[in-house]
Amino acid sequence: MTTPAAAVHATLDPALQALLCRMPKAELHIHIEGSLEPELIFALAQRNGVALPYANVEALRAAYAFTDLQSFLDIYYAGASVLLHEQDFHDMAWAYFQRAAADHVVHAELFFDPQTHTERGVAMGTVVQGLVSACERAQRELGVSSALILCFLRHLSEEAAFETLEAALPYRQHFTGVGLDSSERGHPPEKFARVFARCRELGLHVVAHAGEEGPPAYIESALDVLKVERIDHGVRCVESPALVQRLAALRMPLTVCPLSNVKLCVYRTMAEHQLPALLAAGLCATVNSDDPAYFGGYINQNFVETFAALPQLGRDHAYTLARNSFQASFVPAETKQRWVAALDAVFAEA
Ligand code: HPA
Ligand SMILES: [Zn+2]
Repeated sequence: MTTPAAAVHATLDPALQALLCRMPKAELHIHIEGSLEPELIFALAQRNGVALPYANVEALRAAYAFTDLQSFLDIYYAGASVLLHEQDFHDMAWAYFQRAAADHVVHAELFFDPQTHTERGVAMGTVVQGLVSACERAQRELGVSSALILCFLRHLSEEAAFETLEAALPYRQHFTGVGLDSSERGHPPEKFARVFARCRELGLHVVAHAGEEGPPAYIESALDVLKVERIDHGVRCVESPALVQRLAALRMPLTVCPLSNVKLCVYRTMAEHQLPALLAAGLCATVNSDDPAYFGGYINQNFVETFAALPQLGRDHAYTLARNSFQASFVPAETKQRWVAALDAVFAEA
């Protein structure tokens, strides 16, 4: 295992940094394919005889200079091409869980993108069973609980999403909800109105990426048309004060990913990130890693770099963000209460 914990930050108060790292938290926005580190990509490429268009780990890492979401997605899908067998999916997720446990993540809700794999001829069961066995191992060996959220790729058709749902139904008990990811601009939530309606009928939780690169109107249609229970990213809501008010009144969770936003040029610098404004408006914001292998760090790195760049964020915000992560998770109320009590205990002694 390499670099599981956040690097010590030179300018952040050490006591606050220690608290951010040690506090129990849930991660609600992590694309498991985005946790595939370059070293593992190369190891799996070799194991599976897959040719990569990069000479070595360093050359691959050097390509991680993104200008927008699409420039990232092109490389992210190329990286996922090394995943062929159940063991590959297991190894990828297990590596993530070890890092998450080191960051005091007690619960993670993992996005996975089956179409990225089924389009290459990998069976749905291979993907799901590989991930499920890693989730079970994480509970057993690390005490980390988890759930899977199947994401539809929004640049593909509604028909393809329906086919994916159909292929996934034999594994219905293994995923708790569905999401919507990939290229946002030009692919508004309403494109998937019918497939999300079907998913709701099936009793699945529903979430969607909206307002990362797309306009506030996409957040509104995710709420009104898809009837989502969380908005992934959602940071562009700040452009519409009425929408901010609505999200606050609903206590609609936003799964914010600060390092991702900077790496994909949603913000020029972390100091410009709107997390403080979201919290000040009373929104149920959470901090998450999105695609940690590509964006420069896991969840604690996100907390540390965000708090270091935004000195108006302090101990109370840390507590609120961790509590929000539990409240926004898809687990029974008693479990949330137990986690919040553990969080309270950490803050009481810090
Ligand atoms: O940040 C993201 N946005 C949209 N789609 C994605 N798929 C992986 N990461 C992302
Ligand atoms: Zn995402």
